[in-house]
Amino acid sequence: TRSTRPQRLLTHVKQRARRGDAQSVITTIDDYCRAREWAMNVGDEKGSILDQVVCEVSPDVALELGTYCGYSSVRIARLLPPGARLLTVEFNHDYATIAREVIDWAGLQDRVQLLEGASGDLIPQLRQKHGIETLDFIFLDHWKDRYLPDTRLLEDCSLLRRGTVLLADNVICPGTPDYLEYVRSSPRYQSQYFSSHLEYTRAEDGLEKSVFLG
Ligand SMILES: CNc1ncnc2c1ncn2[C@@H]1O[C@H](/C=C/CNC(=O)c2cc(-c3ccc(F)cc3)cc(O)c2O)[C@H](F)[C@H]1O
Ligand SMILES: [Mg+2]
Repeated sequence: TRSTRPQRLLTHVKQRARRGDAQSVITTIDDYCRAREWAMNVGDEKGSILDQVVCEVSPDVALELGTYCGYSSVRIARLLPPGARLLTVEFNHDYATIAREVIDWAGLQDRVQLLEGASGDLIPQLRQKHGIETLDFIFLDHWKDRYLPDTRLLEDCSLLRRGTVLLADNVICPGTPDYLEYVRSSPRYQSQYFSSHLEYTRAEDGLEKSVFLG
């Protein structure tokens, strides 16, 4: 049977990126997705905004919802301080398998813990099963209609603390209207929009950064 797009992306990474070199994995994926096959990675333009926010927050504990092929896991993990860790959640087994290999190829397996399962099931387990007290940084990039319910779940599980930063991809395209309305109108968040473009295209998209005020 024909290979899948993520499988072809992983093959390309193994053929073209230097093992242990996270930047070469990032560049290889971006070049492939721009030139050969589009894929829903956060990409280079929005990725550099993600980089800026991660550097600014310098999280000890980061959570990513929606690993897909691991592109943003690599972007985030390469910037983490020693001893810090990224937990990334993915419920599609085939994507999780590809992502583990991409993360390993980038040499970041010691900083990234890929949790295979649904965010709605895993978020309530973070404290007692994964020893998480509170989260410093969350990157939302999974199904767009799940950003709001999962944010509410993170609140209800007391996983947010004053200053926790949530960064949401695709708030314009495909769009996350209910989430945007919530974080922009709630007194418990201070939100800021970063205008950019949909990965590898000229279409408008952007990231919403929301700081939990406690
Ligand atoms: C619901 N709970 C989940 N738990 C664990 N893993 C999950 C969960 N939900 C999804 N996943 C996992 O997270 C990923 C889902 C990513 C979804 N992303 C997008 O749809 C998305 C779409 C576009 C896009 C824009 C324009 C256009 F013309 C076509 C596409 C651009 C983007 O940057 C995106 O991120 C993965 F696939 C799924 O298994
Ligand atoms: Mg996205």
